[in-house]
Formats: sequence, C-alpha cells, structure tokens
Amino acid sequence: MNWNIETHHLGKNFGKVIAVNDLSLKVAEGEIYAFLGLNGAGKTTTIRMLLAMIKPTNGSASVLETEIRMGCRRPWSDVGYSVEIPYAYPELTVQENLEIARRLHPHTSKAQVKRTIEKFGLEEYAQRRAGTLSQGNAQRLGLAKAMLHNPKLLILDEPANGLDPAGIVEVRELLLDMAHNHGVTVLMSSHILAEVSRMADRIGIIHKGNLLQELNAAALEANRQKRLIIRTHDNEKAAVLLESSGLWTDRLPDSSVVCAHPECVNRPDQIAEKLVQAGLPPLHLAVEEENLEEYFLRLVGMKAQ
Ligand SMILES: Nc1ncnc2c1ncn2[C@@H]1O[C@H](COP(=O)(O)OP(=O)(O)OP(=O)(O)O)[C@@H](O)[C@H]1O
Repeated sequence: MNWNIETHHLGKNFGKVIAVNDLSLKVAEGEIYAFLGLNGAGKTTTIRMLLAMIKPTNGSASVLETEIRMGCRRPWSDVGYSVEIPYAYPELTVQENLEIARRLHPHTSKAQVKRTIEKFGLEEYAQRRAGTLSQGNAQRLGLAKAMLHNPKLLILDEPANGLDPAGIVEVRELLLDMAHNHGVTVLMSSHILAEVSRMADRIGIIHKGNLLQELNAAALEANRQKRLIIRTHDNEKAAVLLESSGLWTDRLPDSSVVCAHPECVNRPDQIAEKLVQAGLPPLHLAVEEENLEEYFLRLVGMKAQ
C-alpha cells in the first residue's frame, strides 16, 4: 500500500491551547479521506502542519513519502491545496490569479488555465477582481488553483464552504472524478457529516485536537443508532409501562417516547401489542435511524438539540 500522507504522533500547541494532540493517521493513494470536526477541532491546524505552513510541536508527518520540514522544496509540485482564504490576490482578476498559480508550476500550459476556468464554471468571472467574488465563486477559484497543475494529492480545507447546494454537488462530483478516475488522493476537512459521508472513502472524526474515530461509510451506517418513536394518548404512561419491563426510554421535545433498546427496535410489533393490552394503543410507532448530525454529536459527547 502506498501512503500519500502519514502522520506520527503529530501535535501542535499554541501556548496553553492544545490544537492537535498525538495524531497518527495514514491516507492511501487514490483515497478520499475526510477530516470531520466542529469549529476549533484542529482540522486547519493539521492541514497547515501537513503543508509546512506551521511547525509541529510534537511528532512528524510525511506527504508523498517526503518527510515534511519547514522550507523544504519537495514534494509541493505534486500537491494542490486550498486553505482558509482561497484566493491569494484579491486585487487581481480570476484569470490573473490563475496565471500566477500557473507560473509557480513550470509544466503548466496557458491552455490549462483556460480549461480550468471552464471546468470550474468561472468563464463569466474570468476578468473580475477576485476580491469581489461571492464566497462560492471564491471557493471555486481556490479549487481551480489547487487543481490547475494536475497534482497527485489535493489537501483542501473545507472545500464546500460557501457553496450553494448545486455547488456542493459539483465539488463532490469533481473530487470523486479526480480520485476514482485519475487516481488523485484527496485529504479534505469538513464540519458537515452529511457532505463527507457521500464522498469520503474514510472519515476521521476529530474533536478538541484528538482523533476520536476513523471509519468508512459502511461502518458509519452500521454505527448509527436505531430507535423506536412512540406516541399514544398518554405518553407518560407509555414510558412508565416500558420502563417497568426494563426497556429504558427517553423523551423527545414533543413528548414522544423514544426507546433504543434492542427489543424496541427489533420487535416493534410486540411493543405495539404490549401498549394495546395496557389500553394505550399507539397513535404513532416507527423505527427511525439516528441522523448523521445526531450520530456525530453523540460521538463527540454532546446532546443533539
Ligand atoms: N495561531 C493560533 N494561535 C492560537 N490559537 C490557535 C491558532 N490557530 C488555531 N488556534 C486554536 O487551535 C484550535 C484548533 O483550531 P483549528 O483552526 O485548527 O480548528 P478547525 O477544526 O480548523 O476549526 P475551524 O473550522 O473553526 O477553522 C482552536 O482552539 C483555535 O482557537
């Protein structure tokens, strides 16, 4: 297996703030790896360390089999990246920004700039100053710059930020195409689980600087909790009835009874019978799967609102 990214016990402190703690991960060639975490989780700090923009406090990282050191020239000709502010020169036009990016990569042709502008739907903005672009188009420009020189590895911080739903789908398809049809490896960060679950081969969940879990989309699906939602004309009584049978329950804000016990989830028919026998015929009885955001919040130890 070729690992395009490897980190070993990587850490970064800013004074007393531990931004990234003991992070060890590997990203295989051709894989889309999504780094998922809430604001302040440590995603950007990790990405900036991988790109040698900041120096780790602890540990080491290698990118395209080159150990990362500050000021080192390799392996950046094969890496495309977009971090935080996606355009470097707000006073210059979209085309001029891409021209500058092209000159940084000697093997990139002028025709490639034109093709990239078309590919990212930036034709009508080509002569616009980058600083006047909407957030979505600025993000497109950032991605265009990152991909201009056909890199082997893309490192993208929140690539869907500021994009409308159609833009998010576009970026998703573009990245999937790059990874699956052109063998490009992608490491991206996001705070939106639903966005990455449709695209990433693997997801690393980071919280308060720690990598909590790494899993693929199938495992994520399997880990999502199922629960039975029950409404009767007396929800309080229904909850007491289930609790008296050893089936733990919870309540939703609308007072519906929630039961995640396997007996509730796997045999809702028996629960219905029990309720009917107690004079509490269910008005609503449905097994629901925890949504992705709830799963994420459960994992990071917060209660979904
Ligand atoms: N230059 C800095 N100086 C001090 N603290 C910093 C610095 N950069 C980041 N931090 C802190 O490190 C922690 C991780 O920040 P980071 O930007 O990596 O998180 P993130 O997951 O990318 O979040 P966001 O999506 O908000 O950018 C936060 O507590 C942040 O305040």
